[in-house]
Amino acid sequence: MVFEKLTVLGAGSWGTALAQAFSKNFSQITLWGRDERTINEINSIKKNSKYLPDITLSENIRGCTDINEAVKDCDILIVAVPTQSVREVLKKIKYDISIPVISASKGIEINTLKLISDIIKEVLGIQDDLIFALSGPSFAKEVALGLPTAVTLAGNIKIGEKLQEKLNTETFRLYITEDIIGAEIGGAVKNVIAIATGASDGLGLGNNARASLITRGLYEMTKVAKAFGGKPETLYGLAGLGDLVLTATGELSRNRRFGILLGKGYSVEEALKEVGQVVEGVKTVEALKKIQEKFGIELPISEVVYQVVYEGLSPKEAVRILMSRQPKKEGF
Ligand SMILES: NC(=O)c1ccc[n+]([C@@H]2O[C@H](COP(=O)([O-])OP(=O)(O)OC[C@H]3O[C@@H](n4cnc5c(N)ncnc54)[C@H](O)[C@@H]3O)[C@@H](O)[C@H]2O)c1
Ligand SMILES: O=P(O)(O)OC[C@H](O)CO
Repeated sequence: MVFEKLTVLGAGSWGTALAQAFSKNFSQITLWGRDERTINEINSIKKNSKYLPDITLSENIRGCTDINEAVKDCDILIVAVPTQSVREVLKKIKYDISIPVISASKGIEINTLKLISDIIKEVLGIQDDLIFALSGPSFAKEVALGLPTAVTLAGNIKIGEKLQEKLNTETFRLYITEDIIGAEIGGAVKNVIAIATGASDGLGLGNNARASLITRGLYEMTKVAKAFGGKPETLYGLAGLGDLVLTATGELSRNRRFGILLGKGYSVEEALKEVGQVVEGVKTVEALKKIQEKFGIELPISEVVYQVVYEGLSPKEAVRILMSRQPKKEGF
């Protein structure tokens, strides 16, 4: 396999940051986006001012609004659009794809409870060993600025090692695992826990509360991964604990910021408007509500986040509910 041309689907914060991060390793990078203004700006002045205003993009990044032109001759395809749009975007592709496809999005499809790797397989019909997930603690802005970042690349090890060799840079380091389910569940569920820690901080509940939510949140992530057939140990790595710590505590997180605003008394609509970018946890928590029922598992933090976001429960009351649950043994 020769990897010369990379295409990234999604010209928001993450797709643009990944294109920039990998730009030294490829002769050509195509960044597909649906918004003509953004793509024109990328092509004319090498800027994406809406999503990454501080970054000047590399010369070899070419914006494109025609998805079929964008994927036509590429050797690696990265998917970085919001999760609930992945199916709709991939369906636009008319060509047969038989190259590695890497999901960089984080979430679970609400209607089907499918992971992005499942959607890629279903829509593009490609073989399992060409499907990968890239997940881990990685704020787009820091990646685009070239600050040191380590992530998980999950999928077939043999092909994964070739991708790892091609994609590693001096500032972006990939670790491989075979557990694509664990990696995808980690990246999806941590967003919901970050909303919870944000709300706790917005309410001013302190450091103890935040640490407890992170730890019990990790337990919930592990439960969901197990239910889907993932390995618990993946959740203790970059795609689990690593990303959870980052998102639940880092000021750049949209999910955490959304939670903080809820804690401060903003409505869901006001908080979403204020953040102004995708807040994946808002959708993922809807999937988690269904997952609790489908698999008969209890996810208390996700449950109260669901009730706050969709049923008007106040964050303060959510805390009371969590603290007054039946006494429990601690355990993973
Ligand atoms: N930003 C980060 O730091 C980061 C890091 C890792 C993973 N991710 C994940 O990457 C995914 C994308 O997030 P983002 O940060 O780029 O979001 P964003 O809000 O910055 O940008 C979203 C982009 O998706 C486009 N989009 C929305 N709906 C679309 C549709 N139906 N068809 C085509 N394009 C559509 C928008 O035009 C925009 O360009 C999410 O799953 C997110 O969790 C983000
Ligand atoms: O800004 P967030 O909350 O979507 O988090 C971005 C990344 O997933 C962090 O790894």
